[in-house]
Amino acid sequence: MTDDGARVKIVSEKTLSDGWTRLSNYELDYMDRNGETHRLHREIYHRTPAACILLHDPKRGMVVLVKQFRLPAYLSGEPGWMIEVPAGLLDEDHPEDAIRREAMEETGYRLREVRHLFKALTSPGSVTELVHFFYAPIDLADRINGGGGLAEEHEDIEVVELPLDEAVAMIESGEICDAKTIMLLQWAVINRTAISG
Ligand SMILES: Nc1nc2c(ncn2[C@@H]2O[C@H](COP(=O)(O)OP(=O)(O)O[C@H]3O[C@H](CO)[C@@H](O)[C@H](O)[C@@H]3O)[C@@H](O)[C@H]2O)c(=O)[nH]1
Ligand SMILES: [Mg+2]
Repeated sequence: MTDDGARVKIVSEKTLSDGWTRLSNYELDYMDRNGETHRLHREIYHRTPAACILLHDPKRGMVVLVKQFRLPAYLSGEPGWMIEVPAGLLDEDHPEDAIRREAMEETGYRLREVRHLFKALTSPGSVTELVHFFYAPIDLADRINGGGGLAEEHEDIEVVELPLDEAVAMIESGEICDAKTIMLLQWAVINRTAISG
């Protein structure tokens, strides 16, 4: 088996920006598949891990999504207000604890059973962000407040409840274009029989 560690030697790291996200310029010596070593330069954004969740009411066939302004989407020429699954940064917490907290803050739902599905690197060429994906069956009665996000963070989050099929159709129409949301909605379609009430 190849020792991947032996093929990569970090030579230097220079911080280019250290604001909300640290941006570094790395120099590394990388040995290619032919055994030749090359000096590479890579700019890397050091994002912290995150979690996201599909809240699904099996009895009503509904999913609970959130709508909020995303500046990067707006700058890329897409509509700035994006419809997404609830999500948030782990803030040093265990992924399941973090997603229970975020789901409550953003949607007002208190979660009972929570299932870890998989994890994914969202942009592995330039960003270290690792996102944990979860599923939780919910019931209307589990909603104990209006959600909406944290006032002190100026989060302005609208809760959007939709039939699963309508949400899936919104991927095709382009109204839902957030990658983690598309992945969880497609997971629900693939696993429809197992999760339906
Ligand atoms: N982007 C950004 N956000 C900032 C900044 N400063 C403060 N924030 C605030 O940091 C908070 C992050 O909220 P969370 O709910 O914890 O995270 P999230 O933004 O929903 O993150 C999720 O979605 C992202 C976009 O898809 C994902 O990148 C991320 O991994 C996660 O899944 C938001 O209130 C945001 O306004 C800044 O300089 N830049
Ligand atoms: Mg969030």
